[in-house]
Amino acid sequence: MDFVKYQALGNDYLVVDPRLTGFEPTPEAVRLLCDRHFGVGADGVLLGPIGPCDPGAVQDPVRLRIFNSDGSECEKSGNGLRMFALYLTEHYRYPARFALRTIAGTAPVGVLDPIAGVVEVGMGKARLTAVDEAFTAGGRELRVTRVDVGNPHAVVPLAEISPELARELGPAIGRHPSLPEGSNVQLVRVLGRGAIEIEIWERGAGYTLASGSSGCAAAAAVRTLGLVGDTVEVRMPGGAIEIRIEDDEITMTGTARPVASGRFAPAFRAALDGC
Ligand SMILES: N[C@H](CCC[C@H](N)C(=O)O)C(=O)O
Repeated sequence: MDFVKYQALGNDYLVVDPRLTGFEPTPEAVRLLCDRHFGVGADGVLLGPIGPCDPGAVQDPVRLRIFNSDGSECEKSGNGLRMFALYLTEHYRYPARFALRTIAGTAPVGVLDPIAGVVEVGMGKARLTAVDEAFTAGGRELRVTRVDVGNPHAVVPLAEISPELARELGPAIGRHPSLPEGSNVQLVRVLGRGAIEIEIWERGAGYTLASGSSGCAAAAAVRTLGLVGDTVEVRMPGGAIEIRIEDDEITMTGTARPVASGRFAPAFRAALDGC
């Protein structure tokens, strides 16, 4: 087995396990793997477990690396953490509670229902780097709240949101020269004190149907703006996650599902190795 494909509310990742597949994650190889026409197809790659992985030592976080479909490496992915948690319970017999480690740090995970794929992740604290700041992008005057939840996000509350607007404003904000690291972008419509709807443009992957870290960032931003309470249902085109914020600590709960596992054809494997 060379890869397992998972999806979390329509945000899809390939788990590539270094213990099974000697895959070198060059940007070109990740791009080819994620290409929906010339490769397997995904929004990103979860490479792991890297290093120690022992279900008898759950106090040791299991390390993984996360790549976007454009080949860039990112610090964190909320959906990716849920998918990788399921991978460890399904393929390494991990128990319900353990911890994962990415560039952004350690995240406790809880597989609440392995059959339905319900996973809870401690996403840490949101760091607000700009609150309700005037921002001009795509020829529009916007109000943007920037949030770091381990990776960077720019949250834009609007009265009306749509996939088209996310595809238009996403790159204009996310690749703005004032944000040299780039940013994930969320357009947010507040539905009430306990629910928001978001459209997402991901740094390194473009428009996606769902994003866990985006949901956390959007909920934290509108909570700081006083528009929602501590528990928020975040509705995305691919489905909803629940965000709870207690003492500034964010907990995300949502589903993820395995889709398929497979082998690379020898010629495709050779192309990956040649990247
Ligand atoms: N799909 C991911 C977001 C990946 C973040 C990535 N696009 C970045 O460059 O930070 C999630 O569920 O959180």
